[in-house]
Amino acid sequence: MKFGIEFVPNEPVFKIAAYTKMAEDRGFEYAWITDHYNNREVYSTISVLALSTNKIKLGAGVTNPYTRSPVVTAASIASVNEIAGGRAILGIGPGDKMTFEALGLSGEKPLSAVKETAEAVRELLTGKKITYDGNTIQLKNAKLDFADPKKTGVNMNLPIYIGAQGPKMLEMAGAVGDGILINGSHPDDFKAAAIQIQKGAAAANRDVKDIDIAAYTCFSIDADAEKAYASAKPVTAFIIAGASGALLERHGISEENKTEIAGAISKGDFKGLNTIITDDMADRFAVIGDFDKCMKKAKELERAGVTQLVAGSPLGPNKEKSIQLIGQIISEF
Ligand SMILES: C[C@H](OP(=O)(O)OC[C@@H](O)[C@@H](O)[C@@H](O)Cn1c2nc(=O)[nH]c(=O)c-2cc2ccc(O)cc21)C(=O)N[C@@H](CCC(=O)N[C@@H](CCC(=O)O)C(=O)O)C(=O)O
Repeated sequence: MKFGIEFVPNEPVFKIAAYTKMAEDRGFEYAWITDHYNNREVYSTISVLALSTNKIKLGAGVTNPYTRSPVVTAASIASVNEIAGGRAILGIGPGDKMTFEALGLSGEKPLSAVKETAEAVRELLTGKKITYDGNTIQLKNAKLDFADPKKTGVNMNLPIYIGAQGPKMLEMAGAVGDGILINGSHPDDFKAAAIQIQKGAAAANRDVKDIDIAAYTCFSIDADAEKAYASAKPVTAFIIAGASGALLERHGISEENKTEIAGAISKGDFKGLNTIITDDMADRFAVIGDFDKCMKKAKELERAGVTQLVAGSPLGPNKEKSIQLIGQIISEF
């Protein structure tokens, strides 16, 4: 199993670059930068990371089909890929519906929009003139002049990963994605996802073994397990509050639990959340604990079919210490 790490660009980019270099030096193979309109811009951030590292792969994790046109997305990831010497990856998902309201975006037809953007970008990255006539995208003789590998010497046929959680999105991802970034931290989530992914891959005549199944986890590690739980629980609260009924049912969390947690969030009662959310609840939506506990969970996820574990926010009470501890897990995995 490979290891990745997620950074939210809500901190100065040079700080994220230092963390990413630390992660590269400790054996992480992927760094994923989230894309929300209210944080620093994802491609600018990845460009700086590209200049500060040598081998770690750098992904938009994940952008969406609504805040940029597919041609701008293709030009952005291709530009970053040239700077990174061919280490860029495009991750694309339907986007966070909550944030779209502020932008007056409807986020409609998410399945079609994500699938068509992935297909159109893949064609644009050939550097050829392309026409694409889809449900949500129309392009006519569009061409990325610089994407021709003969001009840049960089292979622009970069991997495209799909950020997915819902059953139809997972099925589509199985048909279209080189990898799938699944917001989940429990083996049961990946056993359920595998059924949808397999369905989509089979329909597209693909072998699931060729798809990188990435667990995009809420991760919190510290030598003091209690501190790790305290750091993770507020993040798991947001996950539970936004989770679908089917997901909560799979993890034995009632609608009452969800309402109580959402209530505590809206009151800003993060102290109360520490008791409302039990350790077992948190374990359902995050990889949490000391070295041994996190190593054990990582092995369980690998057995459930995960091929890349992405350590996501908060990483733990102290980011640098967490990167070192996960680096130890990587070296002993
Ligand atoms: C749209 C939604 O898909 P989903 O996979 O559950 O999306 C939830 C999240 O994955 C989505 O919000 C992501 O963008 C969240 N996300 C991020 N979102 C961000 O905005 N920024 C990020 O940086 C980010 C990172 C990220 C990393 C991993 C990951 O897994 C998700 C991440 C959904 O409801 N899907 C359903 C229904 C799909 C649907 O609407 N179908 C309609 C429409 C059909 C059509 O599209 O034409 C129909 O069938 O009629 C399903 O998959 O079954």
